[in-house]
Amino acid sequence: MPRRIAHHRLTVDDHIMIAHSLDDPFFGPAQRLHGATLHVRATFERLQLDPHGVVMDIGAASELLSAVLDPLRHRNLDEHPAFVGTASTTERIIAHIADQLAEALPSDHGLHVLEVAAEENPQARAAVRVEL
Ligand SMILES: Nc1nc2c(c(=O)[nH]1)N=C([C@H](O)[C@H](O)COP(=O)(O)OP(=O)(O)OP(=O)(O)O)CN2
Repeated sequence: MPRRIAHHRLTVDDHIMIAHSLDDPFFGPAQRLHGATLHVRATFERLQLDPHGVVMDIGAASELLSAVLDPLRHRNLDEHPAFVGTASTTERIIAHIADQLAEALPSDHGLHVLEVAAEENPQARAAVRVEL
């Protein structure tokens, strides 16, 4: 029988309210300062469940995501060091969140992929997948 490869995933959600302006004519009216609520979803993935039979403890995953989002909450991202001089698009915001999450994981995490997605409105979402 062929060996099946399983991808076990755990997803936790949170949201942030931010302000930003996208300083590029490409973005039309969004060049002006405006607010956004981003629904952020972090998915952790591994090929084999850990000895507890989980991808990751749900509470630990939620706390990790919340801690990474805290410095972004109610901030004007035009003034945030990670985005000064760049348009803080949803794609760049989730790449930043993914980087911060990857940095914050314990060294023995055993995960192989991390995905961060954000929904800015019900019709539009972006995602980034990072191999760990
Ligand atoms: N790929 C992306 N496109 C856009 C982003 C983004 O982060 N990634 N962000 C914006 C604005 O910040 C805002 O969310 C929407 O602005 P809006 O002017 O309403 O843009 P739309 O594309 O929805 O509508 P238009 O018809 O182009 O005005 C914009 N795009």
